[in-house]
Amino acid sequence: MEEQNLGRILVIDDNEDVLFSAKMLLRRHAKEVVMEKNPKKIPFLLSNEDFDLILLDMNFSQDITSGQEGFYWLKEILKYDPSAVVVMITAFGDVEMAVRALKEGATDFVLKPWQNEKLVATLSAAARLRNSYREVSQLKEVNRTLSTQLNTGRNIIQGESQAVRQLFTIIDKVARTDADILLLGENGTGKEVIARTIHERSSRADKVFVTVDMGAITESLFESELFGHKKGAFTDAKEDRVGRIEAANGGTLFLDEIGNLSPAMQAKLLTVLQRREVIRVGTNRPIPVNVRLICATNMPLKEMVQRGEFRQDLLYRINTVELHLPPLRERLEDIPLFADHFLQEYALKYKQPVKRLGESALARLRRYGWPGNVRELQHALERASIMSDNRELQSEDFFFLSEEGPAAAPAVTAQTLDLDDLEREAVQRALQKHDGNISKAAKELGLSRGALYRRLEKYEL
Ligand SMILES: Nc1ncnc2c1ncn2[C@@H]1O[C@H](COP(=O)(O)OP(=O)(O)OP(=O)(O)O)[C@@H](O)[C@H]1O
Repeated sequence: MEEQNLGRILVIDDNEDVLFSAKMLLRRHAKEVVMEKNPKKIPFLLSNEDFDLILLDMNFSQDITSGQEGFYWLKEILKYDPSAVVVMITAFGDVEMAVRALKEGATDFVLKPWQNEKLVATLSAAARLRNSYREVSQLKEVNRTLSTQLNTGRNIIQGESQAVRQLFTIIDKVARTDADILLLGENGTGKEVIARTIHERSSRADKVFVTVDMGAITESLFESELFGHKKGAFTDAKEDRVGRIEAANGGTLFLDEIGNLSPAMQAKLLTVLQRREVIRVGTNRPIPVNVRLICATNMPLKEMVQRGEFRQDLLYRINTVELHLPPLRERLEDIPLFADHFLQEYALKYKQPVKRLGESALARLRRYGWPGNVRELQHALERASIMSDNRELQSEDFFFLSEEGPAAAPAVTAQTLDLDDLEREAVQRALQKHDGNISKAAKELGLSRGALYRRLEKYEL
């Protein structure tokens, strides 16, 4: 340990000679050394100053051998600061007493008379421990702050429709339990928003919420992403890495697009969920994890089980509580609420006065089928906010690729009202319009890139 690295040290001993020699030795290694003969001053000293290390005598003169007074003050110090690093000084080499002090929370002990080098080495080790305590508590603090920042600021619209009122009654009931939840619903119905809301309403709210998009994880990276790895476990493993499941420890783990897992990935995930422990790639030490699991998918998992595409045991493991998010077309009465919310958001974003929906616009939005659900509504409102110069948005401020209402493009509406056909048509037209650019087409459709890819696969486009 370099000079001065021991920080601020408090030495408590009723023997002046001991205090003196401690001071002579330690001042070369510490920022400051505070000496105190009278242990009764400990509460006062601790409440006024912050010490990195405390060197505490075990045997004060009234009570030479039993160490009782030393134990008493050790407890008082730890009551005051449970992470205090206390090194006991004992004159009698009484190992039993020293061991008891360690059990009661002392970090180490030294025998009197001490060897200077040994005392400095003991204190250096104790100081390192103190630093790692501090780091851990700082990291916890940062983690708490980041989690609350990440978890707030996303206002959720509950809605007043019958379809969601029931949903939120159940959410309120289950959020506080640790029950695993499966969210089912089409793209853009708000599964991630609901997962975050459940986390925020749970006892884990001040802990982390970790999302993993299973649709975006390749087979080869699955284990390393989810379970972590040890440096050197494979060519690209340049350093130790904590997996997402371990990172979610204490908090909520949100596994999105769970229906996209291959059979091999399903088997690995099931093992982890059953054992509630992960083994980092390249190690064989299981690490226990305590997570609340929320999974989501837009795929029909039960049918997939019947077709042998999804493991039944995995489905049972994740669906303790199953919540169905209604598509927007089944909660059209919530459109004005969503519209107010998003229009306010876009007024802020684009620094404009808040726009509102005129009657013709509202009627049109209510007639539309919303294959992209709330996400599509959000994008439609954003587009209209940007394009229109009027405070009141009208029907013609909205343009839908797959509209089945009167304002629809004739190619689509004249022929079909089947949602799959409409969707296929919309996807084709968006791709044409953007010359096959997936990102732009996805944005236009109000879909994520992953969701658009899945549709391209579904419709074999
Ligand atoms: N109840 C809601 N309140 C406010 N915003 C919402 C609500 N539901 C959805 N949204 C908005 O709609 C968009 C899509 O929501 P989200 O990503 O949660 O849907 P999802 O069902 O997880 O979609 P996907 O299946 O495509 O991943 C987000 O931008 C979100 O902010």
